[in-house]
Amino acid sequence: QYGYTLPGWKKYNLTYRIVNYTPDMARADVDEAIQKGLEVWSRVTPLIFTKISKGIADIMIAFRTRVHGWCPRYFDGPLGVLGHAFPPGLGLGGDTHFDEDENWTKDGVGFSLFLVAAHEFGHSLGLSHSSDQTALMFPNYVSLDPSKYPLSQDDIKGIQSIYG
Ligand SMILES: O=C1CC=C(NS(=O)(=O)c2ccc(-c3ccccc3)cc2)CC1=O
Ligand SMILES: [Ca+2]
Ligand SMILES: [Zn+2]
Repeated sequence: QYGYTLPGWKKYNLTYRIVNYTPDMARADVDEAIQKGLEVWSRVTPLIFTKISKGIADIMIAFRTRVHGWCPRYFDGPLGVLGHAFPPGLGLGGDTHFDEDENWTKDGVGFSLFLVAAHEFGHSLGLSHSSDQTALMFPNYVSLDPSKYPLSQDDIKGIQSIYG
């Protein structure tokens, strides 16, 4: 029996590690934005995220600029692309990088780290872009109020089709 393997993680308990911190925000605010960005997805799936502070995590999170390390994708300076994430898998799989040339913020001027993180983690979990204007996975940044930012039905349908 082949068993159709969806492009998702084969396990529900995933680890994540914040490798470095942006100077734009307090460390506690970065931790919170990342944790809330993951909660957006764990609320609607059986996924459990565990933060580790050393070693290799499933989802390695880092702030990088331009060409960085062995990452096959690069950043473009201020504005433009804000972040990128790799679909589930070993090594780079699941890893999420944020463009340090952006101004990251919790609730002020600049880009909401929580919002961009929630979007990128959608990719880390196997989602692609949505054409639904209200979806978190919509390709264009929308600076809606992050606290009331619900997942659209499209996002929920997508993530539950992988981890339902
Ligand atoms: O794979 C890609 C390629 C390009 C991207 N562009 S981005 O980094 O400027 C970006 C665009 C939209 C969002 C976003 C969309 C909806 C809600 C919140 C953020 C986040 C990042 C984001 C991305 O994940
Ligand atoms: Ca950029
Ligand atoms: Zn990268």
